[in-house]
Amino acid sequence: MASNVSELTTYKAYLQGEWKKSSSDETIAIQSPYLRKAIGYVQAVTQDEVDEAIKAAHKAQKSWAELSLSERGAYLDKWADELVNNSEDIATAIMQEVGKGFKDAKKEVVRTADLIRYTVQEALHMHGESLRGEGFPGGDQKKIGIVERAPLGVVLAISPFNYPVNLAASKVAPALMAGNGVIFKPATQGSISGIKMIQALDKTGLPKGVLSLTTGRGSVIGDYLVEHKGIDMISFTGGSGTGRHLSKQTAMIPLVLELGGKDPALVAEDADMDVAVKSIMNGAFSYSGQRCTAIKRVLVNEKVADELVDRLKSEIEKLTVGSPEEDSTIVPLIDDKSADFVQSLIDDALNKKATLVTGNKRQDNLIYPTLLDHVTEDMDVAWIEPFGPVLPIIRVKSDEEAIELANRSEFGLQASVFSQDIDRALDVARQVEAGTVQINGRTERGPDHFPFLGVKASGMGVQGIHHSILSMSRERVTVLNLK
Ligand SMILES: NC(=O)C1=CN([C@@H]2O[C@H](COP(=O)(O)OP(=O)(O)OC[C@H]3O[C@@H](n4cnc5c(N)ncnc54)[C@H](OP(=O)(O)O)[C@@H]3O)[C@@H](O)[C@H]2O)C=CC1
Ligand SMILES: O=C(O)[C@H](O)COP(=O)(O)O
Repeated sequence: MASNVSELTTYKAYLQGEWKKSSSDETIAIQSPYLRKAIGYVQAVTQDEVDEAIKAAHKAQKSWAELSLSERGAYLDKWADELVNNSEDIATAIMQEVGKGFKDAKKEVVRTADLIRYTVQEALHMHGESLRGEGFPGGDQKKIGIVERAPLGVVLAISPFNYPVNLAASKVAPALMAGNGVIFKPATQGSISGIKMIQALDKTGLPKGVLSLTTGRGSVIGDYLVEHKGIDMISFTGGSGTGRHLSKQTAMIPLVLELGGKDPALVAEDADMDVAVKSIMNGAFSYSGQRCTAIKRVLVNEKVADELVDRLKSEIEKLTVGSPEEDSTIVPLIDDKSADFVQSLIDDALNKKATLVTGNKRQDNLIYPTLLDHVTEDMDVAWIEPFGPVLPIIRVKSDEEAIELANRSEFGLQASVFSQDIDRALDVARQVEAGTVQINGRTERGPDHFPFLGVKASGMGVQGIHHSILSMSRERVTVLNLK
């Protein structure tokens, strides 16, 4: 914690529609992963301020929910416009704060505006239903059920560092369209981008109190927020450890968790190698592998393993490594601790006799892309999510062995299956335990209107625009009993 800092911007928290300094008089320094210095400070919001924000959100939510969908949508459409108008500035914040390449950071902002606009349209086009009592034995025509959707109250949105704008808006937008108040807790490393995103929302004239942004360490205000009686639903994206902790802290409120992954690429001997190589490269190494949906292990049939490894090696050695300001694919990891962790997985595998094909070079938190072959089940890198640019190759003899290894993981976010025989690919895909299986393509969340979910330790509940609106609202059933 730091205080009385003058040179860098100290960002205020957005509480009850006002930009305020916290009464804690404490700020948190945000370190840039590649500039390796502080780039700004955010408020360490207190528990009393959290109480006030939640109280105000409940009050404001009532009149917010009384606005028509189109009226709510008009605020969100303006928000999307503001994001696009300020995309250079917001993308610069994302780049500096989480070390994402500038072009990708800008794409994140534009994707977010598209997501918000689609969320408005989706909400406008969602319909309730009516049911006739006579449809059930003993029922009659005079009983008519009207099923509408009602907001839940106040939604707590907690986002991770790696998509500080997009993964935050993918919670905030559906929550608002469903008529809820929102408390938004950004990842600490990601707070400045989150603040800039909310500055854009504030410019739309959003009614005061509907949304508050509470910056502060998850370890300090996280549990307090999660256990707060005023929170009616939590949408969380982050690590599986944090998600598991949250699920123990909450009681009797809906919870959507999007967590970590160890997405496998299953490569059959009849795969189109051009497609497999391109998809694996893109899936494993973009943003240095800091994507929940990154390909994090390759299960390749031994008949084509040498060819795949040679081709991956040559592509990896062409990857640009360096600064996000130059749009390098491989950029410094979010912090030194994360780089130490990735290094420990590489070291463990090499100590246990994995073959180093390329990589294993490091400068501070910049880990060069690393390909490990002949990875075996006793190595941590076969099972643990690195969130960094290291790719283990596990050679298998059959589809059955690949499926067995894929499913033995505690995770089940996504998987990719590569085969030119569509019947075979579909058969394998259906046996893999994952929220989504991509056939002949890289693992990825988008397009954002597709359902997005993880099974096992990768999550609970479903995101994706339509499902997020559903998860942030409930059925309201009114029954007409006619004379
Ligand atoms: N399935 C998916 O959709 C995605 C999953 N992820 C996963 O997220 C991880 C990386 O993101 P990362 O930000 O490091 O994840 P973390 O789990 O460390 O943090 C996620 C969020 O939770 C907050 N938090 C931490 N402790 C608590 C607590 N006790 N109560 C409430 N909130 C808390 C963090 O705040 P603070 O920063 O202040 O600690 C942050 O806002 C990876 O495992 C990745 O796979 C990432 C993106 C998408
Ligand atoms: O945070 C993540 O990693 C995302 O949810 C994955 O999004 P992407 O597949 O669009 O990168």
